[in-house]
Amino acid sequence: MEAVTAVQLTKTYGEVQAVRDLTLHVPQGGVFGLLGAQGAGKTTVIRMLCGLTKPTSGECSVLGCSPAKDPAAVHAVCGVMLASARPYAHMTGQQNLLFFAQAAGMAEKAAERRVSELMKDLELWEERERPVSEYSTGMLQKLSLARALVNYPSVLLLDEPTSGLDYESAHALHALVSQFAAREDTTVLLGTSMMHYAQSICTAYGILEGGELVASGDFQSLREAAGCRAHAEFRLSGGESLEGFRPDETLATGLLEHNGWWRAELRDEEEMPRLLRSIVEHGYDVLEARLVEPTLEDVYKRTLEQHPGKEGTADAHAG
Ligand SMILES: Nc1ncnc2c1ncn2[C@@H]1O[C@H](COP(=O)(O)OP(=O)(O)OP(=O)(O)O)[C@@H](O)[C@H]1O
Repeated sequence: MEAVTAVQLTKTYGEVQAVRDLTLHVPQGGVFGLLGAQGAGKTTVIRMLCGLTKPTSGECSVLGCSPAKDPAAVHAVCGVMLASARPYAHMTGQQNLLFFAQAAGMAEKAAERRVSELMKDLELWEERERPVSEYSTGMLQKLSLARALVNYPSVLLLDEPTSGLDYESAHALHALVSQFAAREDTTVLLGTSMMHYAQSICTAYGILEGGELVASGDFQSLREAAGCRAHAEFRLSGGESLEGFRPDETLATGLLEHNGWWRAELRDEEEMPRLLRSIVEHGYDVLEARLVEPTLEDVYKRTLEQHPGKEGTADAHAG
């Protein structure tokens, strides 16, 4: 059974089509990145999956359970972390988690054990008796993740879990998500515009733009579909120029300079040694040479460029 399924899922708010005709199949296991810039429709998809918003048309399910028809069944198997969810500020972190664990139907002792375990793993243990109103943004995000994980969900839906966090904290939180997913055999659907973090933890992706799914698959298949090749980069001794150097057919594009590096797209990365040899044979002194593989952000941008009219909104973050 698939972890998440959507078939022709559509959500309209007045004139705005937040999600259009989305068909998505996420298998169990791994971390699926639902990528998109601001307003692409990620939150709306997640809200429909957890039953907070009803689709205008089409269907979706989580482990075969329909949030529209049987929200209780979805809540039993699914944990959700949404930016809009707020803990009770006057209660401590521990009290909040115990409250949500028991609201999810856990017995008192089991809830206590799970809350202690999560607070320790997420490094919130020292803060357990502080009221949540005193928590920092990072602590609140961890508490929110702990809440989503409290009843051992089989599927975890996360909407921009690191928004508002600095680089180190965001990196640490993504690493925790990845560890929990592997350790507890949880499938994660991560809605994000942070390509750098997504690339470090996701096993497959769906690219959402203007509410439509424009591509999906693992990194390699998205990269191939987008035609993203590796780049060769060279820095020459004494700041020498490679302008006009046209070796042979190894390059897909001309060499361009950026911050002292001469850069061009290779037709095939296996061409790198031949290109390097050719530059040296033409008498240039190569100080440094490197092969740069495309990142998820490169693939994402190229994918949007291939969908006319959509590239103007490709302002996702590198992380
Ligand atoms: N309750 C609502 N009423 C009206 N329009 C809405 C509502 N919720 C979302 N939208 C619109 O639907 C579109 C998709 O929004 P959504 O929040 O799903 O995008 P997102 O990819 O999650 O963006 P962000 O990263 O900014 O959260 C946007 O144009 C947004 O303005």
